[in-house]
Amino acid sequence: MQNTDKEKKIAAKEAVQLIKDGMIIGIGTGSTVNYFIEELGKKVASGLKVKGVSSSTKSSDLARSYGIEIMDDFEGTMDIDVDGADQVDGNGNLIKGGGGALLREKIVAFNSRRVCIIVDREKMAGDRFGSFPLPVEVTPYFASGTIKHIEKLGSHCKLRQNGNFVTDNGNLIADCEFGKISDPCILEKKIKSIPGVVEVGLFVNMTSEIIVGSENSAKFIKLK
Ligand SMILES: O=C(CO)[C@H](O)[C@H](O)COP(=O)(O)O
Repeated sequence: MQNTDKEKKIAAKEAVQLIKDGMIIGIGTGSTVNYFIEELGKKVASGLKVKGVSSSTKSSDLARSYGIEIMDDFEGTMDIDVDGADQVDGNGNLIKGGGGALLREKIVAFNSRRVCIIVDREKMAGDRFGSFPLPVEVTPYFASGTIKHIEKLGSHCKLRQNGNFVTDNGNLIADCEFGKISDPCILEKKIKSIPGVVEVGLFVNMTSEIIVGSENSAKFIKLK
């Protein structure tokens, strides 16, 4: 197992300790969350009663394969959302969408009382925040035109897999290189104001806590 995988697994195991009987859990997407689902599945097999709302068909399928009940819709607020991230800045803001699930991930996070982000150390980007190309979900209709407007904000964008990557919502992902992002709040608003943009992979002020896995332990960073 590679070091980063080991760190992801350690962070995921710590997050499972936060899950209590009767909770409704938001479940993110990605390789770190897959470890979380696996660990949660073990607890469910030994009697823990929880329900989940998942951010992708991949996570739903995996969760169900471990016997975790997944709801497609839910009127209330989830107790906790557990998700990964592509990069984290010094204030806990995130770049997400490397797996293409950013729209549902943002809906799940927005509807959760607590957002717990599980990452390996490499994701803690600090001043490098933005070196991971920012994923933006765009409608297939007029995608090239939409991208031109995102580029006017100072980026270079490429449609993921030349436009062959289709999200669970039937949209496309533009991966946009902005370089260093120092004001994610303003950038998120500017990109979101472009018609054709469905959602932006910047998660600003949404994180409650970050669990960073390292060699043999996990570090908790509490934000709210
Ligand atoms: O935003 C995401 C998916 O849309 C993931 O959380 C992000 O890409 C991190 O993935 P991984 O845990 O595989 O490193």
